[in-house]
Amino acid sequence: MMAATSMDCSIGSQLFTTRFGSKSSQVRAFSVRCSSVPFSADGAAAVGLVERPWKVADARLVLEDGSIWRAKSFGASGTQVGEVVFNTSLTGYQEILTDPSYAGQFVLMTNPHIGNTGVNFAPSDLMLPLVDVAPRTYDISFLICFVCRLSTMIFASTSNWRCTETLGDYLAERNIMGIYDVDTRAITRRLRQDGSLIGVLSTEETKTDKELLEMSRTWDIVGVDLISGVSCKVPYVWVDKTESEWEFNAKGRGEAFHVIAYDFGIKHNILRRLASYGCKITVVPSTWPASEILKMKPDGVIFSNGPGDPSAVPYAVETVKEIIGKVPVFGICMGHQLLGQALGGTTFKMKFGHHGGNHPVRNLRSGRVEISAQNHNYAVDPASLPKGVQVTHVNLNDGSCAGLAFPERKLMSLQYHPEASPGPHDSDIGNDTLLAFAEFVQLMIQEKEKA
Ligand SMILES: NC(=O)CC[C@H](N)C(=O)O
Repeated sequence: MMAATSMDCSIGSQLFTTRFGSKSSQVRAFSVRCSSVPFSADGAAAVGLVERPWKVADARLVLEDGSIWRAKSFGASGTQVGEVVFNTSLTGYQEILTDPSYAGQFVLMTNPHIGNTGVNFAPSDLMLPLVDVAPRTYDISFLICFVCRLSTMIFASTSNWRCTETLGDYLAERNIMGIYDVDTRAITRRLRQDGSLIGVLSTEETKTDKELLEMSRTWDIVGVDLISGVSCKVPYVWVDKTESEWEFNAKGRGEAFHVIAYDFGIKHNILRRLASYGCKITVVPSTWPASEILKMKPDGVIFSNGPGDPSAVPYAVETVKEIIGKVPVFGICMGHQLLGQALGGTTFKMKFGHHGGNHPVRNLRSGRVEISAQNHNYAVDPASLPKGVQVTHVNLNDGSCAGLAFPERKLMSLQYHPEASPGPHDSDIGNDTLLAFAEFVQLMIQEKEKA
């Protein structure tokens, strides 16, 4: 047992004592972090002094521009290809990992400390609860990869009483590759300069750099239907609400509306927020026919977030076209892009997209700025939209379209995530203005009053 002498240890001990009240367990649990055994620059323990408590393997990330980044691997091993995008969120790596909109992508976290709080299995913290109400099967394209800079804590020690598993174990069990000890700042600069790049990540020494480069140059994410790999296969009813700490907005609740949610890779907090606003929800697969939906006479329809290129799913655009104008609809992220296309507009691929927890968005109707959570690579071109469609929100970083409304056709949409909680809840708290879910409920109230 190591002596707990450093400042780090004493802070750790206090936290640990609060939870377990045992001095001996606090010392044991922190023995790895408190070790005074010297570590060399690459994180390897000095020979002969201590046995490394985790295993690492060398990995290579080969980008389509020909650059090769050497790193250490954690999580799963093997070879994967995907689009590399950077995410600037400081917190929420677990939510990011379980967001189906990242299918086909490698997420590079710009925050160097990832894994500190481990992974927690409380279903309320996951976008996708582990025990789902309906079976979801993900195909290979859901296997994203995690790229981070300093992740020593992912292996041995985490600081969170809710932690049930380390990030490394979590990834390994789900066959998700992760790498660390790589200059994420340099890769991010490259992506900012050149735009998102396809990358191949490999722990297989038998594969040559040339082979990996060839793989990255022959694979593409544009034009690929990634939704069919993450959508549910059968309809199901959703009842769970968000927990009490979310109930900060009393507006728009009280009446039960039946909402049908198209699952293009839906994040469960969208469903929870809707349930908290008093909606009864039926979730349907992405290919569910619009005619069946209209027969069910819902009060409203949600088109969810989802991975990939909106132009690769013309069947979804057709479905949206058949539904709009008939019932109130709300599109979120991919749903917003599909609505844009269904109205006759076009979408385009952005240079490196928006992936983070602090994107400022101006609500043009109220003038209010929201700090929002975002995750998208595509955007609607507002100039391509027909007359009558209003751009309601603008991303203040680059002026791109962040929200639409077309009152005549009972339609609203947001390019970002009002259901997310990266810290601020700006997109869901309205004060005097009805926002997001409350606005959608208001659309359904107006429609009911007309009938
Ligand atoms: N979060 C989402 O729905 C992502 C939308 C779309 N796949 C994009 O990357 O733009």
